[in-house]
Amino acid sequence: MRIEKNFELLNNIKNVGIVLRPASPELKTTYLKIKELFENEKINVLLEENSAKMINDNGCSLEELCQKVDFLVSVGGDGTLLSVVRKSFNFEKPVLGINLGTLGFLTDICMEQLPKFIEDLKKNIYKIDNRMLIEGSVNLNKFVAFNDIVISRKSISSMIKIKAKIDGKAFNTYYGDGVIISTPTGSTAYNLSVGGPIVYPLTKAFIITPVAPHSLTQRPLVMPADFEIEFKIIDTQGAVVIVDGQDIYEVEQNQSIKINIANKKAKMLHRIQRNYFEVLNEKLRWGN
Ligand SMILES: NC(=O)c1ccc[n+]([C@@H]2O[C@H](COP(=O)([O-])OP(=O)(O)OC[C@H]3O[C@@H](n4cnc5c(N)ncnc54)[C@H](O)[C@@H]3O)[C@@H](O)[C@H]2O)c1
Ligand SMILES: Nc1ncnc2c1ncn2[C@@H]1O[C@H](COP(=O)(O)OP(=O)(O)OP(=O)(O)O)[C@@H](O)[C@H]1O
Repeated sequence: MRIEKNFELLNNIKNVGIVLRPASPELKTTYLKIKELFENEKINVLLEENSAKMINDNGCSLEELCQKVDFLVSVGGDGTLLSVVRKSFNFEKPVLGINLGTLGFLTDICMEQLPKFIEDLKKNIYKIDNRMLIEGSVNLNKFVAFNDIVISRKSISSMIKIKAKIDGKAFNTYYGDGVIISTPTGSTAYNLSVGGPIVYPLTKAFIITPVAPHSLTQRPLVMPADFEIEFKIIDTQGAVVIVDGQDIYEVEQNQSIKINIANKKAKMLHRIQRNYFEVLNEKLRWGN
């Protein structure tokens, strides 16, 4: 039997940082409940400044939060968790997702499970996953993605042509709506919707999946993550690059997007019982 390596533990947890889904002032009651549950266990709670403003409370910047806390808690759905990971990965603080979103595929627990989670946390019963991140650059812009980097046509009325190289060698020309370069974590997001493979989140690989290719031969590709991949826009209209569905960059004709594995990892804090295939089954009806 394969035993998942999980020897990473947080020492003497004293402070936790909370980030709430934006534009959701109704989360105030939930926040106060979370605060009470942690404080009952002598864990101090700090709130991120935008979340604090939203519910008329006191907060500190996410950077300050990351410096002071032992781990972060994202309260919302996948979008909120993606945003928290993307802003905090440099500090290597684990992130726990409490689901108050619609799908919450990346989140780990719901509010009802929080008391038991905290009880287990105090007994060192939890696990921390180190998930790969990808970094990309276009012109002077550098960005990091937890889910995916999507290179997409600018106008819905025309297709886009993109030449791809792996470690400096040409390997494909994509002609269609665009290309998704996904992490294993992102394999269940946009990549899944366009027929890409599901890749176990602790795998180190890129998934390169064409979006609506006008070809009978274009297929999703899984590549070891130590390659550097490069995409050059052939189209006169240029393209857009979308990072985790949250940041967008314009790319002109003949410009390139370079992508490689990031040095840092995203640390995800999970219940010890969390099983990826159960999540797939529960949230995406895998196997039904
Ligand atoms: N047609 C599509 O499926 C499509 C189109 C654009 C973007 N997206 C995805 O949306 C992501 C951003 O998510 P969001 O929640 O901020 O935007 P969003 O609110 O538009 O959500 C897209 C959906 O994808 C789910 N999702 C996000 N990441 C996931 C993951 N790793 N595994 C399984 N499901 C996941 C979300 O819960 C939501 O249901 C992007 O990274 C991209 O992958 C999907
Ligand atoms: N910090 C943020 N900055 C900008 N947009 C954000 C941020 N956090 C969340 N969003 C966006 O707000 C929207 C709703 O947030 P979220 O995804 O957390 O909830 P949801 O859509 O109900 O849940 P799910 O994505 O799990 O279905 C999403 O489109 C997400 O991308």
